[in-house]
Order: sequence, then structure tokens, then C-alpha cells
Amino acid sequence: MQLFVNDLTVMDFSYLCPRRGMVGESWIVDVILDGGLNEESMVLDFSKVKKQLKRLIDLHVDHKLLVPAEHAYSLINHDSQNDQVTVDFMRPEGRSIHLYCPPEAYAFIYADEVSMVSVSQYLKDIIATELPENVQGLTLMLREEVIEGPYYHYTHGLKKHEGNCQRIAHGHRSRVQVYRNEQADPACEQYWAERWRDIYIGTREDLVGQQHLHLSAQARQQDFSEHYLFSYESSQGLFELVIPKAESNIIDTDSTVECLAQFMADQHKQMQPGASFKVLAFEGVGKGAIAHA
Ligand SMILES: Nc1nc2c(c(=O)[nH]1)N=C([C@H](O)[C@H](O)COP(=O)(O)OP(=O)(O)OP(=O)(O)O)CN2
Repeated sequence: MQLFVNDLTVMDFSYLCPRRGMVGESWIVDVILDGGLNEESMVLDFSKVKKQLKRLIDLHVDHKLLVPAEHAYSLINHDSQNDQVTVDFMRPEGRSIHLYCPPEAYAFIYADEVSMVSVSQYLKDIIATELPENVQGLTLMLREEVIEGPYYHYTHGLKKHEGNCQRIAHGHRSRVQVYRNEQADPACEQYWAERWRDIYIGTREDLVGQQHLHLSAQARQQDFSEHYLFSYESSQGLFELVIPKAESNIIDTDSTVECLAQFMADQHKQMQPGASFKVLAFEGVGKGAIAHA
């Protein structure tokens, strides 16, 4: 017998890619369980499927940075004294990315790329150990939301958030809608899709000098004149990130979706003061903020 649950959850995370850098993603999860019936004549109670599987997915992927641990660019070190993990992602040509964060900020995918195949295998291995005996098979299907118009992938961290959004490198794949003088404006939407393709959105007040960072020996050999350096402390610990300027956008506010929607509306207003703008900025799938300027 097979049991299916579609739209079990949305995983919002970022991953390291040799070509694209740091990529924000939002993947929808569908599952199929194979097994015999239990004493309730069920493969597994839907409520348990939803709660237990979502809990495991949240715990192991959601709001984390996924690192392709077997890629030659990935150098990973646990600083056991401070219980912090250093990741140096040694992309060539001045495009390296460096982090120093609590272990919970990462998921290490033992593959040379982070893909739907490697992530579903990683999750399947974790979830399989927690299923009752009558459930013998598990299929996880990951997919992107179908978005008709423009969208972008961004990564950020919300240091004031009490939950996991405080992690400095988690992200989303997000649709954007812009109305100029109350008419949908595809050119404005396309502008953001291009400006924020695979972008890190950082807050100006989190920028620091190199002397404040816990850089590894490999990182210390790099020239960081074309990188931004961020550091903040929040309830889960110390978060540090070094990322190429060319793959970042600095803003003067936090990067909540409310602030991002207002930033976009204000930028359009600056470019065209005579027009009115409404921006619907999504944060992942099915939620977001609306701002006017
Ligand atoms: N009003 C706002 N609330 C939250 C914002 C925000 O910008 N404005 N941002 C976040 C985080 O960035 C987070 O990444 C949002 O992800 P989400 O998956 O919705 O968070 P949850 O874990 O709470 O939801 P699940 O569906 O359970 O994964 C948070 N809030």
C-alpha cells in the first residue's frame, strides 16, 4: 500500500554552488510512504506523517546553509573549543566564500553538488531511521514552485529573529510583482530578477573589518578588498560571513521581507519620481509583503 502527502512543507535554505556562489532556495516537499497497514488500518496517521516528517526536515535542512561536503572547494573545520564550524568555499578568481557559525547553521551533504537528488537522499537516510516498522519505503519528491513571471534567489540572515531566520546564510526563491501607476510592470519585475539573481542581501550595520573575524589559515591568505565581511551575535551564537561584493547587495535596514518590499518600491520611486509604485515581494512560497512608494 502507498500513502502520499503533497505539499508537506517548504524548505527555505541556501546552498554553496561552485558556479553560482551562495544560492537561496525554496523547495516544496511531497512524500510517498510504502508499507503494510498497522493496527489502525493505516500506513501511518496523516497527522504523524505531517508532524514527524516536517520536524525532521525543519531540523536538518530548513533555514540552513547546505554545503557540498565532497566538492574540492569545500574545506570544513570544527573549532571544538568554541563549538563553531568554519567553512571555506575556495572558488577561484577572488570569489571564495567563508563562514564561521554554530554547527546548527549548516547541513553537510556528502556529495559533490547540492541538488534535489543529493538532498532527497540525505533526508531519506535521516527519516528512514525514524519510521515505524510497518513503513518499508519512503520516496521524497522535491520541486520548485511554478512561477510564471520573474523571480530571484536571495540569501540573508535576520539577526533580531528569535528563531532560525537569525542564521546568516539561509534563503529563498521568490517571486516579485511590481505595479507602476497601478499597472503590472514586467520590466520592473525583470529588473529585480536580474539585480538579485543569486544575491546575498546584507545589512550595512553588520559590516566589520577583517580584524574582527575568526578567519581560517586558508582564508587569511585571501585578498578581501572585493569582499564584504559581516559579523553579528544573536541568541544561537556568533555568525560570520565573507562573500564577494559582486554577489551582494548592501541595504540600510534589516532584510525582512517588509524591508525588502519597501526598498524595492523606494528604488523605483527614486528612478521615476513622477510615478507611483506598489511592490509585492515574496519570501519563498505563498507569503510576503506589500509596499508602496
Ligand atoms: N513578518 C515577517 N516574518 C518573518 C520574516 C519576515 O521577513 N517578515 N522572515 C522570516 C525568516 O526569514 C524565515 O526564513 C521565513 O521562513 P518560514 O519558512 O516562513 O519560517 P517558519 O519556519 O516560521 O515557517 P515554516 O512554514 O514552519 O517553515 C520569519 N518570519
